[in-house]
Amino acid sequence: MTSQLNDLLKPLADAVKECGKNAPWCSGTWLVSPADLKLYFDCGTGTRSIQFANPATFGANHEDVLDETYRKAGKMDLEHFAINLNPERVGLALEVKLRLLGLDADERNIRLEPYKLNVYESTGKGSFFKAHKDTPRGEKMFGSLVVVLPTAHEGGGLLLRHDGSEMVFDSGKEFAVGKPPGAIAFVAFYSDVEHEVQQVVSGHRVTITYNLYFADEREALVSAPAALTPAVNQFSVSLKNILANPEFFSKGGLLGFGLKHQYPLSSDKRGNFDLKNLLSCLKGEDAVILRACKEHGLTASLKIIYDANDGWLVMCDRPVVGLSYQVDDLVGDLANDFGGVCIWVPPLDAEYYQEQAARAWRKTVNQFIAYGNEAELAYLYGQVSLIVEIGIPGQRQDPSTIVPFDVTKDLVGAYKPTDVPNPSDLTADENGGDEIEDDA
Ligand SMILES: O=C(O)CCC(=O)C(=O)O
Ligand SMILES: [Fe+2]
Repeated sequence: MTSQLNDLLKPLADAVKECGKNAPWCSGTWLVSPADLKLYFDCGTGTRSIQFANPATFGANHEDVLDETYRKAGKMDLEHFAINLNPERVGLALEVKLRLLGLDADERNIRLEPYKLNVYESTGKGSFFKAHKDTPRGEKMFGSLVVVLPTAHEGGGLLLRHDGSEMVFDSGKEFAVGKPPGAIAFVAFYSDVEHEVQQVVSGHRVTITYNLYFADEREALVSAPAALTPAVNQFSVSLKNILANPEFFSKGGLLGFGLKHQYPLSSDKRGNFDLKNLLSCLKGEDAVILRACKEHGLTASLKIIYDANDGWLVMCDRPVVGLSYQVDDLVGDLANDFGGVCIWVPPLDAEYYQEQAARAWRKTVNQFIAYGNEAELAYLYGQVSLIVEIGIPGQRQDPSTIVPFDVTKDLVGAYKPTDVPNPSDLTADENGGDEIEDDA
C-alpha cells in the first residue's frame, strides 16, 4: 500500500482495532428463583429430579444420585433431561446478548437452544474437557452459553482463548464466596473461541450448554435497543471522513477488511457455497464494519482471497470447490473459471504479467480448497474479506495498476485504480456490483 493511502486509512484501521477490543466472551453470576433450578432426568426406566438450590449442600445430598447416573456418561443429551430454568424468562439471554454482541446488539435478535448437560466430578483422576471449539449447528449459530449450576467444586475453571487473549472463569470460586441460593454462574462466547474445562479436584461441576443463534424477527425471543458504543461511532465517523476526502479513491476502488472471526459455511446440494448468506451472521467488529458501510450507502460483499502462491492474490466471489487436479496456472484458472480477479501481483512478477507472458504454476491446489463435501460445515480462516466498493459499482480495475494490500494479514487494505478504466472493462451492474466480470 502506498504510504499516502496508508496515512488516509490509518484512522479507519485504528477505529477497527478499537472495535476489536470488545471481548468475544462474557461471564458472571445470575440470580434465579430456586424453583428454576429443578432438574429432571431419565434414570433407568423412570425419571428423577434434583433441586440445585444451595451449593454447599449439593454434594452431600446428591453425590450418590450423580455418581450412579453420570459416572460413566459425564454428559446427557437434551432428550434425557429438562430443567425449569428458562434463560429468556429470567433475563439471562438478554444479558448475554447485550454483553456478547455489545457493538451491534440493538440490531440483533437471538435464540437459545438447550443442548447438553455435563457433569464433572473429582473422583478418580477428576473430570475435565479438553480444548475444543463447539461445532456450529448451521450458519446462524454464533456462540454458546454455559450455565453452571450451583454445586460446590474446586478446579473446573473454564479457560477461553481467542486471537491471542485468554481468560479463565472459575465457577467454583464464585460459588465459594457465599452466593445466595439460586445464584447460577454463566459464560457465553463466540463459536470461534477455543475453550477447555480444567480438572475438577473436589466436588461436582454441573453445566448446561445452550447453542446461541441469530434469529429473524419472528423467532426472536429477546430484543432490546442498546446505545451505540463509542467504538462503533468512531468507526462510522472515520469512514465518513475518509469518504469525504477528495484524495481518497477519486476514481473509485475497493476497500478490504479481513474478517476477524471464523464462520461456518454450508454448501447447497450441488456442493456450492454462497458467501452472501454469511453477511447476516457477522460477529463483533466484522458486523460493525458492515453496518457502518451500509449506513454510508456503500455496497459490501464477502469475497474470498486466495493466496495463489508466490504472493499472487486472487479475489473470488465464492470459495472454489472441485479443483483437486494439478493445475499449471492457478491464477489463470481462478480468473477464467471462477471469476477471480487478481488483486496483487508481486513486484518481481509484474513485468511478466503486464506482457501477458505465461508463467507456469505447477501446484497441487488441494491446499487452497478448505471446503469439502455437500452440506458439510467448514470454518473459513481469515481468507474471507469484507470488500467494500467505493465509486462505480462493478467497475473492473486494471490489475496491473492496483495498490497492493494484504487482506490475509492486515485488517484494512485498499484496491485502487490509478488509471481511468478502459470503458470496455466496465460492467453494467445495477444491483450494486456483487459480480466481478470474468476475464474474456
Ligand atoms: O461444561 C463446560 O463448562 C463447557 C462444556 C463444553 O465446552 C461443551 O459441552 O462443549
Ligand atoms: Fe464446548
